[in-house]
Amino acid sequence: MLTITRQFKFDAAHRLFLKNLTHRENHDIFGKCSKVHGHTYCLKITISGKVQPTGMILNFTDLKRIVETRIIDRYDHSFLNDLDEYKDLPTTAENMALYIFKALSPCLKSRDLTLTRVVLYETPDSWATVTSDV
Ligand SMILES: Nc1nc2c(c(=O)[nH]1)N=C([C@H](O)[C@H](O)COP(=O)(O)OP(=O)(O)OP(=O)(O)O)CN2
Ligand SMILES: [Zn+2]
Repeated sequence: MLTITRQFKFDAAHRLFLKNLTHRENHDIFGKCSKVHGHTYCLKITISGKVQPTGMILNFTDLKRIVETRIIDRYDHSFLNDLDEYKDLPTTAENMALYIFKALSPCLKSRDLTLTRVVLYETPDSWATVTSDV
C-alpha cells in the first residue's frame, strides 16, 4: 500500500485524573502526571489513496491545512483538559490519538482518501498508534 505521512508538533499542558476519584486516588493511579505539566507532542498522520495525475495522493500542503485547522490550531498552547472532547476522558496519548483519528477520518474520506494511521508521541519515548483496522 502506498501512503504519505506528514508530521506536526504542538505544545500543550494537561493533567491525568479521573473526575470521580479523590486527589489521593488520582495520585496513586497517575503519579506525578496527576499534576499539571506539559509536553511537546509530535503527531504523525498517514493517509492512503489513489495517486492523482498530479503524481500526488494529496498535496502535503493540503494535508497540513486539514490537520492544522481541525487539530493543531485548537491543541497548540492549550490546556487539553479544557477541550470539549476531554471533558469526561483522561488526556492520555491513547484517548488523544483515538479522538484525532475520529476527527480527521470523515474529512479525508469525503476526498476519497483513507486515514490509515495516527501516531501521537507524548514524549520521544512514549506514543500511541491508531490504525484504520480498529
Ligand atoms: N499509557 C499511558 N501511560 C501514561 C500516559 C499516557 O498518555 N498513556 N501519560 C503519562 C503522563 O502524561 C506523563 O507526563 C508521562 O511523562 P513521562 O515523563 O514519560 O513519565 P515517566 O515517569 O514514564 O518517565 P520519566 O522519564 O521517568 O520522567 C504517564 N503514563
Ligand atoms: Zn503528560
